[in-house]
Amino acid sequence: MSAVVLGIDLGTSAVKVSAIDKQGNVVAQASAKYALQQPHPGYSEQDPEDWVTQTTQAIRELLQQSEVTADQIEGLSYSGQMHGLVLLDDAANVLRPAILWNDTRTTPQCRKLESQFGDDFIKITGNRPLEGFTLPKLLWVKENEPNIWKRARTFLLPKDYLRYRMTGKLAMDRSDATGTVLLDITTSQWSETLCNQLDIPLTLCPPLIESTTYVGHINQTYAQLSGLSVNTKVFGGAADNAAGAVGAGILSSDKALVSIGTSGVVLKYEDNAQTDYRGVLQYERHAFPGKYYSMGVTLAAGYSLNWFKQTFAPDEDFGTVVASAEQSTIGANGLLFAPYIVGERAPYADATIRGSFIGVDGSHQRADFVRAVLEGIIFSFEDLIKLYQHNGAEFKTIVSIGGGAKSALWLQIQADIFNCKVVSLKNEQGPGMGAAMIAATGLGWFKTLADCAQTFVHYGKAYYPVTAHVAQYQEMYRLYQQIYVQTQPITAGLLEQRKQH
Ligand SMILES: Nc1ncnc2c1ncn2[C@@H]1O[C@H](COP(=O)(O)OP(=O)(O)O)[C@@H](O)[C@H]1O
Ligand SMILES: O=C(CO)[C@@H](O)[C@H](O)COP(=O)(O)O
Repeated sequence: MSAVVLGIDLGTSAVKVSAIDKQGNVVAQASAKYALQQPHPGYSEQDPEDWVTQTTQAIRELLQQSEVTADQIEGLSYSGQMHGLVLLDDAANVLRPAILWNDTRTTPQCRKLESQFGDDFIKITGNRPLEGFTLPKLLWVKENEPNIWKRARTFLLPKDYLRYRMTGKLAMDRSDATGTVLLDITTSQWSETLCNQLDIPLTLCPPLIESTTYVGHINQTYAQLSGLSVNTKVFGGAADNAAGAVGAGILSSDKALVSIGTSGVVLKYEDNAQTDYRGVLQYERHAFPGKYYSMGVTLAAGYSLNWFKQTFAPDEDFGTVVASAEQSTIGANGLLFAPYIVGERAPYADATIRGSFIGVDGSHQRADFVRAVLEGIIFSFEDLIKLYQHNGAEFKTIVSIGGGAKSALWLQIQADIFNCKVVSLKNEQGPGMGAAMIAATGLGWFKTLADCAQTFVHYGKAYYPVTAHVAQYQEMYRLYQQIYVQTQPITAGLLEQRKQH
């Protein structure tokens, strides 16, 4: 077998490692899961050591169970869950569990940032201060854990920590760094204004690199642990949504990306940082040098289905649970689900909203609830598609990736609710493919990521909207749109009750 690259996708539920050859074929894959800790409502943490041990296990399994040998792996790179705060001391030891993107404890810090900086915050960072981003997490630790803050010497994002453990080099790539909201989006450097005014030492911010920057080789220690070769070259990598967009070939603004991982994302390629979504959508540096993307995030997309399965069908696999929705109807026999089960980020930035089933009837069966969950998640994406359309976007194709794209039924529901052609990838691992493309381009197999996309991106089946379904879903969506406003005070009140008792 000839040369391959590894794409390592460090997701929220699992790490997925893919070996890809020079023609863009996936020749081997392995994955390993890890847990999410939610010690209090709104908290979401992971142990960075789990990312390292599970990545090592997945790599070992890939080497043992496929014909790929360590010598064939010329390079590797990463796609990583965004925003998670990994704080390190002066010996690069982890100081506390990582605080993740879907942790919403930082509302007071966000309100303070808003009152201190007003609209300047969006001008500097391209984003509103929202709970999930890294800067409010840094401020939370500073205020609530002063002893840990005193010992902090640097911070990293999840995949940067993994890269550090594999190479011994500390760095953060710019596509992920924008998601800290401590980066100046115009200069692509750490914002001295924010650091100075918030009393955050600039020295806490790690060196910045590009996605395709060569960082180093696999170090001796990690080679011994994993079975990888010390000759394998390591490249920067990207935020999972940037990597997903690369892996899905989103190189123009007429294609949108929809991702159903733990989170849900609707993403648009942006040529420059000029478009103003007033902070309702996120604005991020892309993995393509000098390019950007905007996106809206549903905090609990795949996570809502995961919650439903764990709670009501723990012994069934995802495929079986999702397929059971075929027994229900379009509109789930008149049942609606709003996926706000850990709060929401876009279009409603609200840490206190919670989810709901609306219209529960004595005749409803489990299949209706499953169908309502699948449809409710896509209605939450439709909110974001509509927002883009109001800003002038015209999408001809939607490329759907992530674990949710494994289901043909769910892809058809997307086409019917979006009223747009939806295509999947031959291999649903968009972020992992994007990470492999970053390594392939960094190695010089291709001149640019766009050149690499010509060879590596393979689209699978296309799903077209069915006119009769579209009409029914438009009716349901009109009702869905009322849920946020109508349920907000009730669910926020319930959350308050829960916190008090
Ligand atoms: N067979 C399936 N059909 C539909 N959805 C699935 C299937 N398997 C997994 N999923 C969904 O995909 C999610 C995981 O997607 P993934 O992209 O791996 O997430 P992450 O990158 O956050 O770890 C699960 O939470 C689940 O909702
Ligand atoms: O917070 C965001 C993006 O802003 C999330 O999209 C995370 O990046 C996690 O991604 P998945 O694990 O769901 O892929």
